[in-house]
Amino acid sequence: MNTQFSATEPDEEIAEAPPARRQVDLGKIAQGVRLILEGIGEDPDRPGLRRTPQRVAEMYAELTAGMDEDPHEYIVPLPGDTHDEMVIVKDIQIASLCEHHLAPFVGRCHIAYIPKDGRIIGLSKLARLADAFARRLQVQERLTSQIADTLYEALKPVGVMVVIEAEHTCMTVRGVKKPGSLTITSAIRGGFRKDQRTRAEAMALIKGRG
Ligand SMILES: Nc1nc2c(ncn2[C@@H]2O[C@H](COP(=O)(O)OP(=O)(O)OP(=O)(O)O)[C@@H](O)[C@H]2O)c(=O)[nH]1
Ligand SMILES: [Zn+2]
Repeated sequence: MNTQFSATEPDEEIAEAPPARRQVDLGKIAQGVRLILEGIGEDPDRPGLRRTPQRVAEMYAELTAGMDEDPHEYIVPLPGDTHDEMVIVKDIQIASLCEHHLAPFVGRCHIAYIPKDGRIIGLSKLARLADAFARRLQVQERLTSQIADTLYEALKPVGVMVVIEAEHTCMTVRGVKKPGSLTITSAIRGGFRKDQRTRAEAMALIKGRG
């Protein structure tokens, strides 16, 4: 992984890191998982658990695969096609990992933008952008801002709005144990900030009342 950061907080470096020249050390993760199994009083060598460290290592590699992507690569305007009014892709399923507990949080991401000078991108790229930032160790607020900032900076649209609704398993199955609680975060950039009516229109479309 790239470690060229100096001005950021150490705990921001992981999620902010540009695409990876990282090497996932599956063996190291597996060793750790074996220790966890021993720590909870299990026998890591019993048949049902024998492959668990390896499986969990592969799972963490998969759940952090966004670290290997450069989300900016997805923000390339479609040649020849133009549109000047609001575009929304809603209900993008996301799965991320809470960086405090390494517990999954899962939910839906909604992305709205208003193109400038007709510049639009492929719809699937919005979902790829969300995934690239979700598949890292995250907090939901940062995930939301990173998606909005990257789209706003790279496409230079009139405005961007990102809303994420997610359930954090660190809150539902452990700790405070509040099943069904939903965390909703938003990040609003550019024209959506100034224009309350457009923001309300986007929100209504996201909620399905458009
Ligand atoms: N703001 C924010 N907090 C989060 C997110 N994911 C997890 N957390 C919170 O991070 C906090 C970590 O708090 P700590 O007190 O250090 O950890 P803890 O003792 O396990 O806390 P409890 O979860 O209350 O048992 C908890 O309040 C979590 O709910 C997130 O995406 N955003
Ligand atoms: Zn957590």
